[in-house]
Amino acid sequence: MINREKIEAATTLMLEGMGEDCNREGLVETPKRIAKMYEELFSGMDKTPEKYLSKTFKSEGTEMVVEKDIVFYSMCEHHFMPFYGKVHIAYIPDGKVVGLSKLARTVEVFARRPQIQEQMTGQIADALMEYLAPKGAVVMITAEHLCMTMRGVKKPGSQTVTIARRGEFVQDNQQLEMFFTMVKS
Ligand SMILES: Nc1nc2c(ncn2[C@@H]2O[C@H](COP(=O)(O)OP(=O)(O)OP(=O)(O)O)[C@@H](O)[C@H]2O)c(=O)[nH]1
Ligand SMILES: [Zn+2]
Repeated sequence: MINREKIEAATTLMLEGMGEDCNREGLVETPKRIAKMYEELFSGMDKTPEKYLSKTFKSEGTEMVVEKDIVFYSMCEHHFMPFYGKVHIAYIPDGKVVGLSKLARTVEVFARRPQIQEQMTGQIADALMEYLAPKGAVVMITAEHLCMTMRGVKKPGSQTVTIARRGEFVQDNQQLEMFFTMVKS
């Protein structure tokens, strides 16, 4: 649970550290705004995917479900700068499927935390395996990290691509190729 008072106090201290006048009009409410915003940006910290992935529906005969281009915004835990992009998810159902919106909600659970991209990719794949028990799952994320583009090495346009395969996707290159084709289409 986010402690708004602590975030407000820390923001005031940071502004003072920057040499700002915390009492000037534009900044008076900034600590409060940032605390409120952090509550939203890190709302995944007190959520688990169980809530979204434990309700399933019986379904036979589908080879693969792909939910692609799920836009996300997360915060890099190293610099506290945004990274954002798209998540592509596929799974091979084993007799049950999940509501489509729940895949995007699962992305939100893990994106709305201090994160690194690799961990987020694996967490989504592991959650699918745990709650949906499919024959296989794969998660691919493409993202831009502002800590790479706006500061530091400053490489605008650079994209980080991560992938996590589980179950049949580990051995079966044909399934993986099908996933890549569907993501590209
Ligand atoms: N693996 C991984 N690294 C990340 C992610 N987000 C940011 N980073 C990296 O975290 C690293 C932190 O490196 P440090 O050397 O501790 O920090 P720094 O001196 O600010 O590094 P620079 O960004 O190179 O200026 C940087 O290389 C970032 O590019 C992520 O999602 N995954
Ligand atoms: Zn960073």
